[in-house]
Amino acid sequence: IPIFQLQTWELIHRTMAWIFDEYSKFHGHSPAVVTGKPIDLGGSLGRDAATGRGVMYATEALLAEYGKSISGSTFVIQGFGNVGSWAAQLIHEKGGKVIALGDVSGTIRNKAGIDVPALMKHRNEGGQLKDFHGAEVMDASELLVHECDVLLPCALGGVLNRENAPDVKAKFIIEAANHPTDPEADEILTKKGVVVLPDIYANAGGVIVSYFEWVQNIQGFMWEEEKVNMELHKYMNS
Ligand SMILES: NC(=O)C1=CN([C@@H]2O[C@H](COP(=O)(O)OP(=O)(O)OC[C@H]3O[C@@H](n4cnc5c(N)ncnc54)[C@H](O)[C@@H]3O)[C@@H](O)[C@H]2O)C=CC1
Ligand SMILES: O=C(O)CCC(=O)C(=O)O
Repeated sequence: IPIFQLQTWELIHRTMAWIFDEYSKFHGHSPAVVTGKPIDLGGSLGRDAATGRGVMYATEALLAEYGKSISGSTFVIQGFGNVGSWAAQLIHEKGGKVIALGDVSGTIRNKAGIDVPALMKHRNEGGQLKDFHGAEVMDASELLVHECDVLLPCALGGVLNRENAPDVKAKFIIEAANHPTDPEADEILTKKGVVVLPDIYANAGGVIVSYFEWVQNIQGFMWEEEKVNMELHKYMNS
């Protein structure tokens, strides 16, 4: 099944709309043949936030298993694109403290907690992370080994490897990116007692809401965003 990775939603929506349109020319109106469509062509409400929201639900459920919560925990996030920025916002809304964050435009930290909505505004106005006033700039190589309760790699695969795994200080790693932990790092982290939540579950929110998009297309009925989020919560917790 073809799917875009590491692209803007604008490009994803445009391409999915084109595939839907081309297919429909030959087979009649067929919105269910492709997901990730723009809302007015049969896309699902809540899809843009879905992966980050699923990451937040997965984090919440994992911490609860250990008698902890998002609101009492500190977070370090690599990547501030679709997955990372939604995960950061939703974790911030739940009272979690995002103390360090990085993307290709910079790596920043604030022990008191980064004001994520202010950082979103800065980013949406075209600002680079390194120029954000509410945090200090740090070395990118220190991000994944920064002190924190929960580490969320939300960028590339293979970023945790045998070089940096011995220095990881997080107690929990949520694999929000696809395969961010390589097999050698997995072994090292397990020996250290770090709990690694696998990507196949942790970042499944996107593919789950893509499934909901298909279901809505088949039903010929559009769900409210609250229903999408509620169903996602149910799937992530079942
Ligand atoms: N968007 C989705 O629905 C899903 C995405 N994923 C995975 O999550 C990860 C992120 O995807 P998106 O957020 O959609 O991509 P995106 O393109 O929106 O964001 C990627 C982010 O990673 C940052 N980044 C890239 N290289 C970096 C580096 N060397 N160091 C630090 N930051 C770096 C970019 O600056 C950007 O902030 C990928 O591994 C993707 O395969 C997995 C499931 C669903
Ligand atoms: O929306 C989808 O179907 C795929 C989500 C995605 O990008 C992934 O699971 O890596």
